[in-house]
Amino acid sequence: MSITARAEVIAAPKISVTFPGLTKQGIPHTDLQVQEIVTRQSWPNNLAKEGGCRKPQFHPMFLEEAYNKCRDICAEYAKTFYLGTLLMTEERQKAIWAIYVWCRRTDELVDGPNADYMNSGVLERWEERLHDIFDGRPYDMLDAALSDTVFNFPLDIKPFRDMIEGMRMDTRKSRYKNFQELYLYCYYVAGTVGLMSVPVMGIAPESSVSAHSIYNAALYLGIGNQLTNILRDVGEDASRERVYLPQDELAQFGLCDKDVFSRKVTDEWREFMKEQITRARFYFNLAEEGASQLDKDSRWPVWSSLLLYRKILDAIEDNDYDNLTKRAYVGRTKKLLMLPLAYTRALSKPGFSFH
Ligand SMILES: CC(C)=CCC/C(C)=C/CC/C(C)=C/CC/C(C)=C/[C@@H]1[C@@H](COP(=O)(O)OP(=O)(O)O)[C@]1(C)CC/C=C(\C)CC/C=C(\C)CCC=C(C)C
Ligand SMILES: Nc1ncnc2c1ncn2[C@@H]1O[C@H](COP(=O)(O)OP(=O)(O)OP(=O)(O)O)[C@@H](O)[C@H]1O
Ligand SMILES: [Mn+2]
Repeated sequence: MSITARAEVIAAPKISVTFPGLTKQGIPHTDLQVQEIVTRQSWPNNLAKEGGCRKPQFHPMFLEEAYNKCRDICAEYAKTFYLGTLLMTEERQKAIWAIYVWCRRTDELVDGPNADYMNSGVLERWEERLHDIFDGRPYDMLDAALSDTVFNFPLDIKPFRDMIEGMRMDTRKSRYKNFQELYLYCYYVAGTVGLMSVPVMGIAPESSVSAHSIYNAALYLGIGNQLTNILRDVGEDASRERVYLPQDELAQFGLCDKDVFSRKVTDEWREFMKEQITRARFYFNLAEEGASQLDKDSRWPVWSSLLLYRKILDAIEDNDYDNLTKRAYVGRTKKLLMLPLAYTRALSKPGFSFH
């Protein structure tokens, strides 16, 4: 059965929305883009090389220092994820650290301490720098690590540009009319991470499913993570006057922004949250199938990310759906127990259940 067909079966949404990216009624833009990227990945070279650029020749010690800096940032911001990367081959872990740092810096432009200085010029300049990275002309040391990475792996610039587009969207918009709008935002800021990661993590040689479906699964893991991140942070985002929830679905449960800002956990809120959690789990389930298709050395960090983020949904339930005054947290013990489980999952061979 194809992943698309299965998604339609599972969806049976109580909320009357489609799951874009999977169906023609959705956002074909996103799906087309996956198609385009997969096609490019199958070329022997990436776009930068095709444009005639040669691999930049950095001094090996400079590169080592650049990657070490990326490693340190990754270890500081995402400890568990960093542990997961340690099981990857050296080339892959360096590449993932460099991508992580670029994503983190992009996110910090809008979320970080200098966010007050954010304007369209800042993002334009950041995008120019991105092109320079892909052309082998990095601006600083952290950019140099990514520049080296894009010449070592068949990375496409499109998901990187799309992430910047997501930051633009975030600066312009603080409400989402429906799930379709929210899905696009989630694709931009997190689905893109999945698309960036697959060429580095590699597909298992024994996998017989299409590359297209694996890229889709990676995109869905990003969507699941971002939806979870949003549900965990509703209260925190409300303090910044932001509501990353579909307005039409709030209304279906008799809710509106005022209820979010009042921070009262009512039965309506609980019912609404149950539906949102179901949807996030739906995307995690889709991603699971792809995680087993990755190269065996890359599966552990992916399973860790999937299981950790999924646990945050359980923690929201354990808080009786109070994500307005509390931040769902997965305790250290639970988190550590999850690592061997992720490892066991990572040992499972690619299945042949979808194409
Ligand atoms: C192996 C692995 C997990 C690789 C991904 C590493 C990577 C490059 C991560 C970058 C993450 C990042 C900094 C993104 C910027 C935008 C952002 C902040 C998105 C949110 C991440 C959570 O971060 P955090 O909780 O720290 O955010 P705040 O503190 O609230 O700012 C997101 C929720 C997105 C995370 C999305 C992913 C990690 C995508 C995972 C998908 C894959 C790795 C593909 C796996 C492949 C298959 C086939 C399933
Ligand atoms: N125990 C947790 N409960 C809820 N969310 C978490 C937890 N641990 C991490 N996260 C979220 O997942 C993201 C990445 O996870 P990771 O475990 O790699 O980071 P971390 O450095 O271990 O996080 P933390 O410093 O919060 O323990 C974090 O940035 C955070 O937003
Ligand atoms: Mn953020």
